[in-house]
Amino acid sequence: MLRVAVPNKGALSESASAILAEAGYRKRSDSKDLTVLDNGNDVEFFFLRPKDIAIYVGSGRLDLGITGRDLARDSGAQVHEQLAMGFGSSTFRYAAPADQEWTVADLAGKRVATSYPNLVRDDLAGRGITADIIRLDGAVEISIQLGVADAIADVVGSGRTLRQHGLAAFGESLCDSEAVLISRRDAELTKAEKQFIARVQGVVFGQQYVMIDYDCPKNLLDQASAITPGLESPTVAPMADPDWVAVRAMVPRKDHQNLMDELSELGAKAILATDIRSCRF
Ligand SMILES: Nc1ncnc2c1ncn2[C@@H]1O[C@H](COP(=O)(O)OP(=O)(O)OP(=O)(O)O)[C@@H](O)[C@H]1O
Ligand SMILES: O=P(O)(O)OC[C@H]1O[C@H](OP(=O)(O)OP(=O)(O)O)[C@H](O)[C@@H]1O
Ligand SMILES: [Mg+2]
Repeated sequence: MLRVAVPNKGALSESASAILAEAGYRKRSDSKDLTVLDNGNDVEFFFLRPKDIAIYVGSGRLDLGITGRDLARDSGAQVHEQLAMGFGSSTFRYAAPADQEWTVADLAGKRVATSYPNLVRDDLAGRGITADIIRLDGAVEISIQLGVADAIADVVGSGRTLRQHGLAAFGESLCDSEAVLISRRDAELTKAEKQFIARVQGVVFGQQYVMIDYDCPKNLLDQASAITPGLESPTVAPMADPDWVAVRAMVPRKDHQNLMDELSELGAKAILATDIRSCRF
């Protein structure tokens, strides 16, 4: 039976569970459950702290897991990223009080609070900077005003938490993160693991595209196909009126409203966009 780790709470938990449900796997009935046995798919899910997931997968105790790229990197576990899942994106930044200009070099000899000590240690070591790393479990943005640190290194989503505490990010991102599906590094994937990854990938890719259908005057088909080239090429079907064709193509979700405007301006009619729930390429 395949053993898969899923975040039990926090920023990644809800979307991870929603994707697995869409991929046809059994949901947990209670948010306190730590395991779910999905006999129909021969998978057991383990609901764990996102920070711990790479450790379980890297040690080979669990086969696959969903966690944040930043958490996986900080853990130092021997894991390989099989799939970027398109949610939970964040950057990992140094920050300090906004009333002063900081550069990364200014961190030398300072106290830097973080919940990701290995990520920070590696980054500073790579720059030849020695600083005192203060390891905290969370709410790191408050540590400067409480006097335990001079600067911080933390996850930035919207940037709201930094602003609320009068902090400004500086230096480049140490890690551009999102939720990732991981396996053990250097382990060859089993058939069951490959199938699980393909199913999850089918949902993730499906969410990144929409299907566009429209009616197109035959003489405009080349121009319309250039707007919606599809993955291979658009599907073109005859219509009862010999001067028109029905066209169908997948387009990136983020572009689809613009593309619909372009098709409309060109002269296409009955332009429809529909969600893709799952796919295999
Ligand atoms: N806006 C955000 N705020 C916090 N984490 C985010 C955000 N967006 C994405 N993430 C990602 O979520 C993951 C952190 O998850 P979570 O906050 O659940 O863990 P944690 O902070 O270790 O746990 P806890 O908050 O329960 O102590 C990281 O990969 C982080 O990059
Ligand atoms: O840029 P923002 O959108 O404001 O989000 C970033 C904040 O969210 C996370 O905290 P979380 O809620 O996980 O609490 P924690 O600090 O206790 O981990 C992260 O550690 C930052 O504090
Ligand atoms: Mg957190």
